[in-house]
Amino acid sequence: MSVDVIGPMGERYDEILSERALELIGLLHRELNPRRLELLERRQTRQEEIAAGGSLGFLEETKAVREDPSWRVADAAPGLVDRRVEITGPTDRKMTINALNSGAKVWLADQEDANTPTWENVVGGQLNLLDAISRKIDFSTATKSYALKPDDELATIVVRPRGWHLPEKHLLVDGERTSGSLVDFALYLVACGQLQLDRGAGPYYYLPKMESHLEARLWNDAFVLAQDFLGLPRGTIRATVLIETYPAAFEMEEILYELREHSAGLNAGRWDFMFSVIKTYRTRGADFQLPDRNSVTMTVPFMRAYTELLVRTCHKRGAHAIGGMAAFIPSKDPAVNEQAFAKVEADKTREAGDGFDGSWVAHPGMVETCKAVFSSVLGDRPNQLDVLREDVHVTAQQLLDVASTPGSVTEAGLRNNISVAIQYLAAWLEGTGAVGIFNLMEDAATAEISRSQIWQWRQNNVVLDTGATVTTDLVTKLADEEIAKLEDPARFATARETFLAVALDDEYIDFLTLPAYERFK
Ligand SMILES: CC(=O)SCCNC(=O)CCNC(=O)[C@H](O)C(C)(C)COP(=O)(O)OP(=O)(O)OC[C@H]1O[C@@H](n2cnc3c(N)ncnc32)[C@H](O)[C@@H]1OP(=O)(O)O
Ligand SMILES: O=CC(=O)O
Ligand SMILES: [Mg+2]
Repeated sequence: MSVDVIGPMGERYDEILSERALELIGLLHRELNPRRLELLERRQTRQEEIAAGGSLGFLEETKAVREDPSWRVADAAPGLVDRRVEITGPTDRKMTINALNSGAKVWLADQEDANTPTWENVVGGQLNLLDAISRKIDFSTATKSYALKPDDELATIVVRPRGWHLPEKHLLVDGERTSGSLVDFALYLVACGQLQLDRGAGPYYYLPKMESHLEARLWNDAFVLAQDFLGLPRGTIRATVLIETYPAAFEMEEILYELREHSAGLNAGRWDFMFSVIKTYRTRGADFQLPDRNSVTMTVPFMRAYTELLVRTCHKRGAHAIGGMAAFIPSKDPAVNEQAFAKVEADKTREAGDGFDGSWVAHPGMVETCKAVFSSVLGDRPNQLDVLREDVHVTAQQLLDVASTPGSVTEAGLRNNISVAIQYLAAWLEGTGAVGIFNLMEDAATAEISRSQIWQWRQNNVVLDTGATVTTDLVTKLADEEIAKLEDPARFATARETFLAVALDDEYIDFLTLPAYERFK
């Protein structure tokens, strides 16, 4: 019986991979990993039911939770009361400093969509967090030096561990691969939990890609076990759950309930949500087929139903509702730049008007835009939990209404999906989990949409605006043409191979990051 680090021990790794952290990982793995694996199996069973003609819907067995008016989530913890603008991004050293200094209220320190979970990123990212919280972080290039601003100007840190599906192969418990989620969670809690409490904040998390309230219960059990192990009072840990899978959209209230003493609200993770819609109903024909990715906006009926329900559900239970990511980033081209800011402003204006308490930006340059929009709606309130949205009544049918999404499937859209997926995979395999491509922020969630659309369009024999049918041959030919347009085409050989497998294999691969991860030692 042992806990073994089989990844290399870099400089100062012992500060993160401490005896206590490894002990906690051992405990969490032994107590919870069998259930994690069962819950992942359950995802498959539900998928098979849907493929056979079944449907998602609100659960009969949890009706009592939804109808019980008596429960609310915990009051917001220090640093999480006012969340009008949150910046997201990876935990490399420079971006850690830039994000904390950005003027945002919260920084989502990302070990999920914006991160490649190489061993160096997993442990190195934790070291950067530790140094930032200890106020011992600096960084310099030939031309610029980076240091943290005064404490009262820094964003509150909220760490997003990996999703339940991702393994960590450099850390074994009793010879078994561990869960990336539990590893990221435990390493941060042990290294930084008490330091955060001493600074008047706490160990806060964003929980990604869950598919059911039972998966939320598993997180809650991890929190309780870890708090007891470290002697922390229950409710010390706080977690905001991303509602970013199709099944979870039908279990929002139950997810809040499971985590209620640890809950810090819900976030509308629009990109993974769109990915999950495609993935969940991928074999169900035209009724569940989306048009070109860039034409699926937040105002199409099923997206609108999802965000309206999220605000209503949160505010009914006293929980923050946080908006999602508009993927536009600043550009050096003035016309593109102007458009990007206008689009972000419009997106945040809709969210603030709908009752969200704050929202996400991908880039420090967008912080002020989001902040200004929310501030104009919030006035002197720190949030708008008082906006109950009792006017919202979303039905399962509305959430499932993908068919009325306007738009078509075009060759330009197919080429865009191919190029984005290949360029993103190349960056990911090189250790960078978020990149700007064609003026948009791209990360694991947006790349999943691109490759899953191609998979679905080929399965459905979709005919493009040009009259051509989406086939393996066409996608392969266009992939080669798109790679030829890029600087240094040879750089994309491994990404091309990985892309063709995840986009075209008859068997749909659940996450593109799973085969990609296996390419690392
Ligand atoms: C679907 C979802 O889950 S969304 C959430 C997950 N995705 C993300 O978090 C993506 C976050 N964003 C990013 O990673 C970046 O903005 C990118 C990769 C898209 C673009 O980054 P860059 O190409 O470096 O942009 P750009 O050159 O304009 O950056 C200007 C400066 O801002 C910094 N910066 C840009 N984005 C961020 C960020 N999110 N956090 C901190 N610093 C940032 C850059 O490091 C750079 O710093 P410097 O001037 O000191 O060198
Ligand atoms: O994590 C956020 C998303 O949109 O996906
Ligand atoms: Mg996501």
